[in-house]
Amino acid sequence: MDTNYLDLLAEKYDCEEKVATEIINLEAILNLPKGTEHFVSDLHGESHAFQHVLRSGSGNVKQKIKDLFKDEWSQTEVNDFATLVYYPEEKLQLVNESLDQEQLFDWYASTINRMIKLTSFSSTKYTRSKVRKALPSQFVYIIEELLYKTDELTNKKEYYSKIINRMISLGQASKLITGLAYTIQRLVVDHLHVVGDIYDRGPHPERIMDTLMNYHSVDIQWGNHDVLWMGAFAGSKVCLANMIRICARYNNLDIIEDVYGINLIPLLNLAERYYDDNPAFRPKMSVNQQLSERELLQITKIHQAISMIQFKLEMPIIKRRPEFQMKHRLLLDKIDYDSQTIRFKDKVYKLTNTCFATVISDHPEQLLLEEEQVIEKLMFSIRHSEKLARHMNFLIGKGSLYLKYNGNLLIHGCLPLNKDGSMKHMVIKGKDYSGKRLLDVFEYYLRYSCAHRQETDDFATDMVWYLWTGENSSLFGKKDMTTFERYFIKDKETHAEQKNSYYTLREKEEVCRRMLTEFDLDAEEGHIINGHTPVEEINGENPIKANGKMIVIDGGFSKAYQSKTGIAGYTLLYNSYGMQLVAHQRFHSKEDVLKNGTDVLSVRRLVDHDLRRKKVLETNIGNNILEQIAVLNDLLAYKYKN
Ligand SMILES: O=P(O)(O)OC[C@H]1O[C@](O)(COP(=O)(O)O)[C@@H](O)[C@@H]1O
Ligand SMILES: [Mn+2]
Repeated sequence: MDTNYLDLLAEKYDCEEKVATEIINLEAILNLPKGTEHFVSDLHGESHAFQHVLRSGSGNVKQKIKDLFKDEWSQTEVNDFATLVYYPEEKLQLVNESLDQEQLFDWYASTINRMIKLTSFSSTKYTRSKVRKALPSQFVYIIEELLYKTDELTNKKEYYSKIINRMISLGQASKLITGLAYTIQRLVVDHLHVVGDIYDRGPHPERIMDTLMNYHSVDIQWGNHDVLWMGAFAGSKVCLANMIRICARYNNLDIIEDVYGINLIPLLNLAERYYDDNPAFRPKMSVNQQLSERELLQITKIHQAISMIQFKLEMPIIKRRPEFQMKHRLLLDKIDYDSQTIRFKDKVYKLTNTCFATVISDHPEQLLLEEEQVIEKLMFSIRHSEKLARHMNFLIGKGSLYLKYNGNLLIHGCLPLNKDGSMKHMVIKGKDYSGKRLLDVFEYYLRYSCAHRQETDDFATDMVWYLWTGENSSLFGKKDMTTFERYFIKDKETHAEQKNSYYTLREKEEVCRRMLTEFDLDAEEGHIINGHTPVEEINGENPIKANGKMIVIDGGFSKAYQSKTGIAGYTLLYNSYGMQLVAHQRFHSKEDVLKNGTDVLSVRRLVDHDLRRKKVLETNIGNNILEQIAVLNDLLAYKYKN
């Protein structure tokens, strides 16, 4: 061990007793049960449903309430109390309005007692110091007194009730209850994994990002939609065009304009000039969204303008990057603009709903000067959006393309495979990559591009677009993205997006074991956790595959996909006893939960059950602690024992 390092450490641990105390502390933590991990994926901007899943710990809060009070309480009382823990501010408001002063004081007293009991019950897996960090800081001293009661039956009984009564009479009760509710939420889940796709389709990805940024412990495995936004942030014009196209398609342009402050006026002016109404480009809307005729027309025009810019921008990239092998995706030059047909896969198709007013038929990839200016201005806005930078930097910092965590492999899309189950290869800059190494090189370019945002047409930036749409991308996992066909060709056959063999082969245990081994994980113990493809439970598809080795948790948080899945999202919980998959029913609204006390019905399914409780020692954190202990032992020997 480097003695300079030990000398530095000795400044913090400046006597033998301090080192010994820390070693004992860390060793004790190793023997605590492993904390609960919570996995979510494919949130797609659905911030309300996500908030509910997070606040309820996918049913964990209610489970704790039931375990603790099951003999004393009715189901209604359980529901009522759970609602208070999920949404303390709103629930307190309702209680306040329904009780008189005296009733309210009684209610506060009993509720504080119950909250303290539940906090204590939820904190049994943690050290006191960790619990302290989870407590509302302004009340730490008082809550600790109440949590770690001594001598309650004899000398101190009155003392404890005095504390609570004074808190109430001093007008602090609701703040204390609110603080404890958030503490409980935090204690029931130790760590959150977001297995990709925070962005696109739904209305509030930014609220999800803000929530994640304030969350106590989280990591993110990027999804293809997240990477699209990162690509725009990193300077990719084609990613930027795609991102705006999707927002227009789902009537979410206010995310771009109001939330991230990107000026859409130049794009609107272009759109007004060249485009008209077009049924293929009207935005998809949920039932509660409403637009005036004028707004609808405006979005339809913007949608066309940005789509055409996107199609044009794809062409030079395909041409300058032969290793992407995407020549067959050069489409604008296969169009006969007089007859409005396209020669495509040896067939000629009639094009419908076309909007080619800005296309120069001999040079279809060429942007008009106005289009060029629009994209430049959009890029300028993106570069200067402080909020976008904050969110993207967080995504980059907390995220990765895949993650090995406590023996499991977390990955949004797939590991690209050939039909025979072997890993798909890709040659990048003359070198051959496959499997884990391919993903590592993808991640390298993505990070490079984000770190060099001023470079817009370099290899790394083009690679980010490839991750969104390329055949070998572990995030896309399909052969071609048929956006053009779905807008302009009627024949549905051309719309199909052929999935990588991974999606059939992942049903096989032996294939999953091989993939775990590829990532140096123990195939016996590990699982692969995927998002990305909505599990069609409605058609009998099982999210738990390959004898439990593969778990797919895209259950359709995205409203647009719920008719496909039949449910409203899966989440996964992994506590010290094993893994449980939770299937959520549709979340209507917070108001609904508050009014009716009814939670979203969620059904739990066992994935794995360990007879022996897993300890921190057997986790990633356990490994880190072991390393810290080794260093402290070195310090002890070097500084204090010779
Ligand atoms: O349903 P939409 O909005 O047309 O999007 C379809 C596109 O989204 C994708 O499915 C990718 O999004 P997902 O990661 O959510 O599957 C593409 O393969 C497809 O072209
Ligand atoms: Mn996805």
